[in-house]
Amino acid sequence: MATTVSNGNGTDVVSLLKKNKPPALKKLASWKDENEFDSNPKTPRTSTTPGHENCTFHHDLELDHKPPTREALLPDMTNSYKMLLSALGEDPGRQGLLKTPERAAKAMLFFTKGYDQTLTEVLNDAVFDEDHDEMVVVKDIEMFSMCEHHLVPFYGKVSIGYLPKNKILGLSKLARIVEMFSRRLQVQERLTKQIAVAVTQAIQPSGVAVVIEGVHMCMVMRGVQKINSKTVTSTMLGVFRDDPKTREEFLNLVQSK
Ligand SMILES: Nc1nc2c(ncn2[C@@H]2O[C@H](COP(=O)(O)OP(=O)(O)OP(=O)(O)O)[C@@H](O)[C@H]2O)c(=O)[nH]1
Repeated sequence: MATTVSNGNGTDVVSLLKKNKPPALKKLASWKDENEFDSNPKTPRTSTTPGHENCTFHHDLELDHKPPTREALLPDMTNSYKMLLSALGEDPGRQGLLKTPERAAKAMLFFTKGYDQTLTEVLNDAVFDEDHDEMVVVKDIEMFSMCEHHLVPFYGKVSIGYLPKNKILGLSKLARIVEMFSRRLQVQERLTKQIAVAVTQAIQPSGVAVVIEGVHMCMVMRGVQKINSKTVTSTMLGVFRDDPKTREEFLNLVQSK
C-alpha cells in the first residue's frame, strides 16, 4: 500500500525529500552506495506526526519523542554490526543476514531511544494544581533496559510513589519517565535514582519513593548463570527517607497484590 505523507501544507513530503535530501539521508545514501547492502527502509512510512516527516525509521506507534537526533548514527552502527558478524566468523553477505546489520542498528537505537528525550518533552506540561496531599502510587510499571557493562538487557518492574504538595503529575508521565531513563545504557541503581530525581524536579512533592525489581540477563544467560535471582533497588527522597511510617505505607502498597 502506498502512503503519502503530507507536511500539513498540502505538499507531498516524499517528493520534497527526493528533491532536497536532509544531511542524514544524504550520508545514508552515499554510505549505501559504498556498501553492498541496502539500508533504506522497505516498509512505507506512516508518520503523520508533525516534525517526523523526515523520519526514515520510526512509525507512529514508536513516536514518543521529537524527531530523532541520532538517526545519522545508523550507517556507522550498521557497519559496526556488519563487522561484528564477520568477527563472529559469519558471512554478512549470506541471504539470512543481509539485512541483519541494519535491523540490529535500528533495534539498538530503539533500546537507547531515551537519549533522545528530555524531561520537559516527556512531561508535556501535564502537571496539575491540586489540593491533594495523600500518597500517589503507580506500581508494576514494566521496564526494559540495557546493562551498560555487557550490552545485554535487564528488565523488571518499577513502582513509584510520591506525596504531592499542591501539584500532581499526569499518571502516564510516571511511566514515560521510566521509559526515558530505562531506554539508555544503565545500571539499575542509577536508573532508580534518576526516576526519583525527575519526579522531584517535575512537581516538587514532599517526597518520592522508587523501587525497582530487575532481572539481569547478564547474570542469567552468561557469567554466573543464576536464573532466579532478582535485584531490588530503592531510592527514598524527602519524607519517604525521613519518616519510617510513610516509607512503610508505600512499601505495603507496593507489595500488596
Ligand atoms: N551494581 C550493578 N552491577 C551490574 C549491573 N548490571 C550488571 N552489573 C554487574 O557488572 C559487573 C561487571 O563485572 P566484571 O567482573 O567487570 O565483568 P564480568 O567478568 O563480565 O562479570 P561476571 O558477570 O561476574 O561474569 C558484574 O558483576 C555484573 O553483574 C547493575 O545494574 N548494577
